[in-house]
Amino acid sequence: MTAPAPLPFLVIDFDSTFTQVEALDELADIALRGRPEREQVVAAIKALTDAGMDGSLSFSESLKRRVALLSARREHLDELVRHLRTKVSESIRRNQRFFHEHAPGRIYIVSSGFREFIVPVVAEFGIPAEQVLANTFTFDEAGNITGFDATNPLSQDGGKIRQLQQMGLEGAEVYVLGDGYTDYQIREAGMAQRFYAFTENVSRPAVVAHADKIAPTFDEFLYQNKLPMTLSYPKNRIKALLLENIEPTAEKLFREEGYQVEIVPGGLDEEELMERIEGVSILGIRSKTQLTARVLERANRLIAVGAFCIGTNQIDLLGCMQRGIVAFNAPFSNTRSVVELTISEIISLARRLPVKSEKMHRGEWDKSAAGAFEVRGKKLGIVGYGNIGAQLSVLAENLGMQVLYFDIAEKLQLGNAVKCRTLAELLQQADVVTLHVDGRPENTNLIGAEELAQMKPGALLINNARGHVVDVPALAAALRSGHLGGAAVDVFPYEPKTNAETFENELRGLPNVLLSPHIGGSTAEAQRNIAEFVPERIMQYINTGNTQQSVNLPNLQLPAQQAAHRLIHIHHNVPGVLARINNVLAEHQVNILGQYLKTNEHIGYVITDVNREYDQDVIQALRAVEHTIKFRVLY
Ligand SMILES: NC(=O)C1=CN([C@@H]2O[C@H](COP(=O)(O)OP(=O)(O)OC[C@H]3O[C@@H](n4cnc5c(N)ncnc54)[C@H](O)[C@@H]3O)[C@@H](O)[C@H]2O)C=CC1
Ligand SMILES: O=C(O)C(=O)COP(=O)(O)O
Repeated sequence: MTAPAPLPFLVIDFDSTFTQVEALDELADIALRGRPEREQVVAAIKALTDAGMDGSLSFSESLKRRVALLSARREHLDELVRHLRTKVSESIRRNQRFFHEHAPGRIYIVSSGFREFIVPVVAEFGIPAEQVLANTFTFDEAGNITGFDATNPLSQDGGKIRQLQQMGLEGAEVYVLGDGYTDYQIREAGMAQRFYAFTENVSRPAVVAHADKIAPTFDEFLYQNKLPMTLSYPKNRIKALLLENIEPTAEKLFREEGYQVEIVPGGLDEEELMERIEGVSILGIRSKTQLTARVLERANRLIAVGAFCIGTNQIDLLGCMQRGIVAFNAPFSNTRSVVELTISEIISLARRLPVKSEKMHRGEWDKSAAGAFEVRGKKLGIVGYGNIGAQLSVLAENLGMQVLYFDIAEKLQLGNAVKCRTLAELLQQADVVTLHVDGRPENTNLIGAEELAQMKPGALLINNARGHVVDVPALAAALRSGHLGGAAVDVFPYEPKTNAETFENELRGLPNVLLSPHIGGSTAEAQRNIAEFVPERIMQYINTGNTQQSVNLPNLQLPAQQAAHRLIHIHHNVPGVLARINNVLAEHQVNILGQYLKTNEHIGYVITDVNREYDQDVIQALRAVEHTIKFRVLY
């Protein structure tokens, strides 16, 4: 590799910066285990820590009072070290290699904590003991911690400044990274050129306000300074925009990953989305939001789209593909919910429940069997025998129905279900017709006046698929004329954008018609599954390049990345691109450890794992390969 930008001297704080926690709080927790006063003392220590950190109590006073409260012994320190090793800040742990390579002579820990626990924790990151400047405990003969070495400058107010003066780094470039006021004071005293407020674990407003720069993660620090890092891009720079009330687990998972998340409760129309999409790396939508070519033109940072539902007809999948934007959906997460809703509708319509219930609400007692029938032995016609259609087939047979199905693709016939060769064949026989096709444009008005006329008199129609699949005025006419006995409709060609908008549709007010506000997949179970499934796919794609289950990029399942840099390349599928990529690699003497390629008719997706030692020019050369759509490196 070409030499990285020279690293300034780096002074890092320990508590709440190098590790996620305040070590003295944790030590108190360990030392007081099983003692009734534990909670109270730990809380008092935490309050003193905060007061010392935000500057409201002098530091030496805070330290003195904390150590006095501790009641800790020498043997507690071993347990503390074991615990702190599991609490190293995520982004610091992630960049362990950077520390090993650059720590000697360059990276210092300057802390008002104690060498007894700091030295062993940072040693695992290649930071030598002599580069740890911190306090030391005093012990009595029985091994009790009695206090600290009061002659150490770090135990006193302004101690970090004095410590820096003693280090003799004058004239050198020094950067300080920390979460506390005392870290900022080093910069204020002119002992460092820059102070980075490290906010991964705690963000103290008084400290952030004084910072030259903010580092939400250590990756961000490295990125800003063009230093080698584990990720190709700091996660805190990845912004996710989640629309349409996606279940909160998704937000939680993305935040835990370190992304920024913005939430919009309802849907957005095209113009609104065009305004919001700039700078967004991950877009999360459900069935309503249209991700059109016009929106994509504005999507300057979009990496991934998550359809937090099954259908993906609302997304310009080809447009995404041609821009190298991956799309994922949750193909199985709400299947069962739609099936259960459909079963309930079949029985409800067969018993004319919508009519009966409405009358009862008006005070009318209409006890009669007219028009009501059992579903047992009746013919259910399933149009679209995919995941939902097939599962419905099994449950309906269990109810004693005879299942017929029609699908344009060849499908495994389940149980005693009978395949129809044409749609007409199904429509002519079924007592109940239920639609479970996908929302591809060709399915517009799949059921129109002509198809409705083919249905048996008194038959029922259910549409839980997509609104445009049924010609609504034709359906309304067939219901008004009495040709159909009833209908259940969950999806509509136009659906209100939010719950505040009124629902307008010709089907309103018609007898024996069940209308529901697109809730086929709206159950606690389904939404929770979706909110876990889709972020997982997106994060895997970002972190490893895995496109398994993507609905638009060639599906590539990858072995775990091992001791290699991974080059991820999306290109137009024209002859010769792979050869050109490999020529570039050969010209730069890059050693290929593994290469994986998959193409479709539009694009090629190639992943190359290479030896870590290579010339940085190769990256520029790969970006410049003709027909490249997107290129990124995972370190
Ligand atoms: N109401 C709601 O809340 C929900 C609605 N849906 C809708 O249900 C649809 C189906 O879901 P899955 O079964 O999971 O999808 P799937 O992709 O497994 O099944 C769709 C099936 O329809 C078939 N098909 C497409 N066009 C056809 C046509 N013209 N005639 C006959 N068969 C045709 C396909 O070959 C495929 O087998 C989704 O695409 C979505 O639009 C899905 C979940 C919830
Ligand atoms: O899963 C689907 O395709 C659905 O239609 C459900 O959509 P929703 O998430 O409720 O907007």
